[in-house]
Amino acid sequence: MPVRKPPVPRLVLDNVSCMRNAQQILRHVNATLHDGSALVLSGTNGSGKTTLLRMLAGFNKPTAGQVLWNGHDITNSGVFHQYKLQLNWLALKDAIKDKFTVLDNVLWFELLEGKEGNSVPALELMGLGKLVKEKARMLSMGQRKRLQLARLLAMDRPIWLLDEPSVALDGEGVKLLEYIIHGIERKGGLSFAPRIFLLQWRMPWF
Ligand SMILES: Nc1ncnc2c1ncn2[C@@H]1O[C@H](COP(=O)(O)OP(=O)(O)OP(=O)(O)O)[C@@H](O)[C@H]1O
Repeated sequence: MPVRKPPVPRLVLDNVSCMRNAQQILRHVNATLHDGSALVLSGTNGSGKTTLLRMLAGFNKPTAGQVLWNGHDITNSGVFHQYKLQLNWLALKDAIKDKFTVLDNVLWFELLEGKEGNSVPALELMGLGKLVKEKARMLSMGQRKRLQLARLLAMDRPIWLLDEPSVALDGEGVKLLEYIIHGIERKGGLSFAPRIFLLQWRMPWF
């Protein structure tokens, strides 16, 4: 009888350590993530949550251990070239173009991704449907965060790295984020394959 091999985990943190300025920030971190899973990073200020996310985004290299994507070390330049195209990165700095409309701030990224048709449903899902023609500079902090999330939904890349995604969101915004992470949001024609989420989360986890 043929034996079916278990699937290779999409992402593996293999004994990862990180030093910054001679200070040990991360020590022997291990995690295995398959499609459809979420890893929530919580901890005290300065404990290394952002450092870990930045490492997964390729901004810092581990000083020991490795991050494997489909079994390949992401610090290998050929691998990184492909890996970075898998990332939906949400940072505290929002990279929103104030002079563009709300819609164009999402549409441009969707088009660059070679996709179409997701921008308006993503903005509607995030409660910004009535603001699509407004300039982004008109948006409040929470609305800017919603715009960032709409952009990620429209780009629909498989690995989501979210640094403090709940900051500035109201209760309803947090609920939407929870639905997205749980993969149960199917409103407005948006649906996507199981994704991996790694996120820094301050509030008690849902
Ligand atoms: N660019 C840097 N150079 C040197 N040390 C840094 C740098 N960035 C962060 N650190 C240090 O790394 C440690 C971890 O920082 P990090 O930002 O990862 O923490 P965090 O868990 O995300 O904190 P917070 O909850 O406050 O956001 C801190 O001690 C910080 O001083």
